[in-house]
Amino acid sequence: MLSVTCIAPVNIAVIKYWGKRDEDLILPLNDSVSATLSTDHLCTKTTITTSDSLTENKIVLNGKEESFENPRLIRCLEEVRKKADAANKCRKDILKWNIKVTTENNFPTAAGLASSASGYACFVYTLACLYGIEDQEISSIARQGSGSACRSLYSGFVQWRKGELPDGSDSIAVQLTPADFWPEMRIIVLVVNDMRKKTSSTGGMSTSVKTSKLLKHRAERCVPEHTAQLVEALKGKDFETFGKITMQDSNQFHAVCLDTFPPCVYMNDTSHAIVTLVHRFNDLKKDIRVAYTFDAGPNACLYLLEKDVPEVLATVNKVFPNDALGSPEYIKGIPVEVSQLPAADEQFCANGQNQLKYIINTRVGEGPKRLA
Ligand SMILES: Nc1ncnc2c1ncn2[C@@H]1O[C@H](COP(=O)(O)OP(=O)(O)OP(=O)(O)O)[C@@H](O)[C@H]1O
Ligand SMILES: C[C@@](O)(CCOP(=O)(O)OP(=O)(O)O)CC(=O)O
Repeated sequence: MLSVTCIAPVNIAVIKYWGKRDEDLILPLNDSVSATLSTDHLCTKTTITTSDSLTENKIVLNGKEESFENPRLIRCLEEVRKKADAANKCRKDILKWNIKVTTENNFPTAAGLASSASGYACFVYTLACLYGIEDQEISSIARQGSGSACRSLYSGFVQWRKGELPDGSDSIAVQLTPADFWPEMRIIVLVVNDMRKKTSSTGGMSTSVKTSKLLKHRAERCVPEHTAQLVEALKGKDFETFGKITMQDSNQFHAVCLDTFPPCVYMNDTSHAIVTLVHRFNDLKKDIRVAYTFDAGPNACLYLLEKDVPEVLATVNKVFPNDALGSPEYIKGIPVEVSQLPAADEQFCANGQNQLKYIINTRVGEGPKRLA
């Protein structure tokens, strides 16, 4: 019997992936860029056991057995085995044994917090460790579990290059900067709703490709421009440009969602109140100090620098007062002393009680890791 346990991170895109040119191989219409978030606060943990006595493949997700008859899981398993077979790093008979997967996310699953990204990255990385090929290029395999999963295989800021080849072998993730390149960078996740979302990313983007003319223009013209500007801003640690492109790209992605027929509405009134808060805060500072981005759900991810965290959190707490403020369960992640936060500017006023479920205060982090 062999058993391996690994953890893998979540990633949050600043240039969004939305739309496939090949649904089967999960090949995107455009490049995307994300930050890998610290596994200290958000991660998937997966154990894979293999033995010749297992009579079938099994997967237990968050304590509940799920069907292994999932084409994405099966494809990832087959592709890792194919690569391991070619690399000759593992006994051939072991590659034929069934596997048992036990996996847990320490954050809500299928709620628009990128669980499919950390989940499939962890699945593929753990399998690669089991078969001795973790040092090889495996992002093109994780991509076939969930597109965004390919970016979770690297630390720091990561680009998923869309590639050109029909077989998808050049549609891979590459690291843009290591995790400690911009150590002051922080990510604050404002969780508005952690329930399972109604329209999955897979379904939503498929309808967008079929019906949105804006998506075509975005993929061909806007994303290449956004990506080039964002990569330059990252290299030069130019937060103002980084923040502006991040917000514009998120807004354009949600504009494509509304241009989809029938429309995909992911942001809600609280999300829009967060957008207003961020623009007011930046106006007050006469500078871009904080940027929002929204995935396929109402939750906001704020990118900002460490020096601005106290004032931004104070403003968030003023606009979104919460009965749980002060409890460690409300602001998770990097500890914050709520009583030490400065007073928010007087122009901000309360938007409504308990509109946020909780907040995660985190940073850019490392890629997947094998646990001892
Ligand atoms: N730990 C895991 N191991 C294997 N598969 C997982 C794991 N976690 C999530 N998944 C798969 O990902 C699916 C959820 O993906 P979905 O894209 O709907 O939500 P999300 O990733 O949380 O949101 P988004 O992609 O919009 O950020 C789950 O139903 C499951 O099939
Ligand atoms: C809005 C997004 O989070 C969409 C993520 O979509 P998925 O990677 O979950 O979709 P599939 O490839 O169909 O599994 C943007 C992003 O992460 O780039």
